[in-house]
Amino acid sequence: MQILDGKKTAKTILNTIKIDVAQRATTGKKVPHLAAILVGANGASQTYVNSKVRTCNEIGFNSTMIEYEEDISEMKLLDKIQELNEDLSVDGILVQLPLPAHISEKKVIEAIAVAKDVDGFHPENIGRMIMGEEEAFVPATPYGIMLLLEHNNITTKGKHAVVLGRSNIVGRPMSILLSNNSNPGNCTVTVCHSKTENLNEICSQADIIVAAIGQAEFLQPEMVKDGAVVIDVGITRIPDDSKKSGYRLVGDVDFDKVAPKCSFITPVPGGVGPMTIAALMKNTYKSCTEKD
Ligand SMILES: Nc1nc(=O)c2c([nH]1)NC[C@@H]1CN(c3ccc(C(=O)N[C@@H](CCC(=O)O)C(=O)O)cc3)C=[N+]21
Repeated sequence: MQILDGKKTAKTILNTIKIDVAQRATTGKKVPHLAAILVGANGASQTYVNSKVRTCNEIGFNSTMIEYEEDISEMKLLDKIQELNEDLSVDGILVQLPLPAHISEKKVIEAIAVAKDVDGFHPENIGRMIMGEEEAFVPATPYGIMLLLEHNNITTKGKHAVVLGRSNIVGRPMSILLSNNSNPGNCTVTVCHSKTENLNEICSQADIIVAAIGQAEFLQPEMVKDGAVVIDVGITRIPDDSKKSGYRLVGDVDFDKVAPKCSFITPVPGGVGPMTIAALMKNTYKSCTEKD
């Protein structure tokens, strides 16, 4: 069994970007600039957005962090997005989800300029991704998983991949990327969800399992074939007094029980999370360099 070290792979990718950005800076070219908007005080969202901004600083990107109170009006948020759309210095705009219930996520996502939608959530980017167009921004989490498979030389061609979850930001795009005629890709993909019958049986047939359902320790060893590759997208905070933070992080996979059966498995933390950030940085870099 081998651990797929997302932290290490992300570092390799980020380092390559960092070198390219330094090179751009010395030749007087524009460096990438990411604007991140955070609404409200959700602890996990704050951690993630801070981590994205910190990564920008580490690799030489410019970043702008915009924070709003929970009760900001939808109109004010949309006005800000419009301003960032028109700001030529900004390459990427990210609005951290989830948003408070009084704000329409659909309206917000569709307000972001397609060319700055580095999260890849805009319908036009999703359409382009499905059509396999290179200019599309691919959503950061599934893109990060593809990069993790690629950098660790995991064979996917002809394999049966089972994706657990059909969300617009992870499960659905993941299923499309894995089925693409590409490397990694060329999988036969099954998408499972809350209404799936015989889930254990389907999972047991998978060569690759991507668990993205948001239920702590959902995937159990009896659902996993010997030698399977298991990718854990879940990240749940479980209260834990023995930790300084007051919580521990648990994935959608019962790691200790499942890991012995796997050929490769991602840990939580240190697996998909850091790859998500690396993929976001790649998208932001791409948005910037496309304008050269
Ligand atoms: N517009 C938008 N874009 C996103 O990309 C987006 C989002 N909204 N909403 C929420 C999810 C979640 N997400 C994560 C990013 C990094 C880690 C990450 O770095 N995790 C660390 C641990 C961090 C911790 O200590 O909590 C790890 O797994 O090692 C996790 C989760 C991005 N998301």
